[in-house]
Amino acid sequence: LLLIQVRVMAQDIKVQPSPRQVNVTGKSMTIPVAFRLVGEQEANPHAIALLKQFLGDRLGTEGFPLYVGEKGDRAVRGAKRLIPDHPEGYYLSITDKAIMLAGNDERGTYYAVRTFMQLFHEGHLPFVGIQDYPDVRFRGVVEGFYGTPWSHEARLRQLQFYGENKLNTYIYGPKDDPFHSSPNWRKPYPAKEAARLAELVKVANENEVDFVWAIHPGLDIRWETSDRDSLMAKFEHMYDLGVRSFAVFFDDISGEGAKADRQVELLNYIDDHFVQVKPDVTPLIVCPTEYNKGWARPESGYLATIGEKLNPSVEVMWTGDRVISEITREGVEWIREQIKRPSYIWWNFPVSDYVRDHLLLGEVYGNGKDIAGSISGFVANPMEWAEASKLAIYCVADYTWNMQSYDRFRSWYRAIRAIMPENVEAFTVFARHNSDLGENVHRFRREESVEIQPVAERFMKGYREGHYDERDFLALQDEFERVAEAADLLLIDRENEALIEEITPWLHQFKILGDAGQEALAMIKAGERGDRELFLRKYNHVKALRKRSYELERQFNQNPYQPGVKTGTTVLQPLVLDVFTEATERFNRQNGTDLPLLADYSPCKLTTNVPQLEHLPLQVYPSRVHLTPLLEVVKWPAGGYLQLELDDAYRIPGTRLNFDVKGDLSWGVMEVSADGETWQTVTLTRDARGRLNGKWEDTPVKFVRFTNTGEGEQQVYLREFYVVFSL
Ligand SMILES: CCCCCN1[C@H](CO)[C@@H](O)[C@@H](O)[C@@H]1CC(=O)NC
Repeated sequence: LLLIQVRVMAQDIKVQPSPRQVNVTGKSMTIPVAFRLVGEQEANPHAIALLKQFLGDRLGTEGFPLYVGEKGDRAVRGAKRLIPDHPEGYYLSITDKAIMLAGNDERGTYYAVRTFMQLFHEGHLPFVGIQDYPDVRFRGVVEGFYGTPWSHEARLRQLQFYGENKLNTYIYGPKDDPFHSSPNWRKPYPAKEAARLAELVKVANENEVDFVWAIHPGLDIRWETSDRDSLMAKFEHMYDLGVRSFAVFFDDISGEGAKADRQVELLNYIDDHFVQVKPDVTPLIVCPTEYNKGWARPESGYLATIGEKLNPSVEVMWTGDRVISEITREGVEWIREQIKRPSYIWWNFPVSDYVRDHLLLGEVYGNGKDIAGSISGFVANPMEWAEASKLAIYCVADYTWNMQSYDRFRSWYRAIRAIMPENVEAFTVFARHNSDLGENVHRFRREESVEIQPVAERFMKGYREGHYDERDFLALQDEFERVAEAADLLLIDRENEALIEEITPWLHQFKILGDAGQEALAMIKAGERGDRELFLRKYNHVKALRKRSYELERQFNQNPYQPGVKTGTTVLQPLVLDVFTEATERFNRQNGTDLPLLADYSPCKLTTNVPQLEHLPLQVYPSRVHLTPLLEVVKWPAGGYLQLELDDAYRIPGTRLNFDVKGDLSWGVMEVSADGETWQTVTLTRDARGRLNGKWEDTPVKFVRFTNTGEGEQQVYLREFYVVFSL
């Protein structure tokens, strides 16, 4: 006799993503010691396998009845009317008589099992009826970023994660895989890579995920049958590896490959002769060349051609109003008109291949909750950091399954708990201050440090005016302590070592930020007490921390685009510098000292008397220091100079400037010096692209300057000015 204890319990049905319709009774039962499985022969084998794995030897031929199957299967005959008539929908019921997991289709049954697994709560199962189905047909991730492709192990973990969170699509399209893109898209994968892809397909199937293999032929495709045959042969090769879902990406290309009618002809051919003739291949997906509204040219007729001539069964991807943008109802309705079908969203978040020194761990927000009717798919393009991307991916799973119930903060918080259950608080602090992108070419920004931002702003204003609120001071001190604590707790965390390995450089930077913040605040107190010795200790400590921070930037995450490691760049980092500068200026005034203010350690200092260049940010790379190019015309007065002072004398190989002026620069002179006293003129030679390169014999250089030695003002474009200070 199975002892079933019925209890009334608080209804904390924690199911992710949030189910559409949940009828709770308030009652529950202790978990039966044995379950009698009914329907094994007909039900989705992956659903059965998952149940067996989860229930282990409690699942057998005796015990509490557990009915599993798809609509029409004998085992779930009684639920026929209750199963939602939607792809991947399911009906789940738990009563004191039986449990039923009934899918509208095979995947629905699998999702019913996933939900069932989440209902086990502290040894009890709630009596509940759930009818559920997803808002968006295709939901998941497109590995489509520039940079180091994800590892095989990372991909396997991703597929497992998608199964757990009801995501059904993974599109394989790493830009830097030479067999996905040029030059080897025509060639089959070598045996080792082929075997790995076959394994990914197998694990994807087990997790009810469509493994979509994408090809990116546009950089060098020729519109001839030979290349068409090469592409078909490659798709056959991938089909033999088990791939049943295919995509063709025509993004980020120009020239021949970008022609709409040629693309459409090829895509329709693939659809007619491959996708439609194979018994088990999902709809073809294309990423168009004009893939966002900002790039769409009505006069090109590109989208019109897609809309009118591309087979209706082909899915068309879209990133929104811009390359990186929030997806709005208005935006998806506009594109739907153009392509004559719902768009398949390629959402460029949390991709960070244009801000590689930043981690994007913030909430998923800004997309409409009313767009489901106009889209067929929604896949997120992630960071090269696979584990760190899970935060956003989890929230996308929540959002695309049930948009109306999506809550950006609750979802984000549950994502943190799902990913770092043993260090929720520390990871929340870390993620809270690593979410904005900083200035970037796409002008896409995200909120960061939202809670502490008003405190920081109010405190700095008060401090500058000479009266700050002690409670604000203490709140900031507490936040910086939490930052330092979080960094140390996460650095020794072992629950997700792959994640910690990815974010370790940022954790070191975060620790420095936490320490520097506390010490900068301590400078204020020491200054107020007139304790010179203590002030100088704190001052020197902050400067040391800033130098360590800079060295860390030159050591980790070195890439040719945005090398280095940025953290807390929107609120906390600027606050540390502001406090340091203000406290030091006060100390200098009170004590007649001239302690340098420059806490933001940098290997290079810019001095100039050209007004437009005074606050020009320097871009420091491992071996070069760049001036940020200016878009507007620079008025360079007679006698105007621009000087870069390096932190040490280097045997620098050279310098380059490009003022975009056609004639020679007879009005100006480039000079270098090791000590700022004796200067040596540099001859500038113009290269093929009109840039002026300075070379000199091998002497150590600490200063480089350019001066307008002519009579009058010159007008130039500052396209490029950099100093190479080590090879
Ligand atoms: C010149 C703009 C390139 C835009 C590239 N976007 C992403 C953001 O950086 C990058 O990951 C790349 O894969 C992707 C292309 C894209 O958005 N395709 C629909």
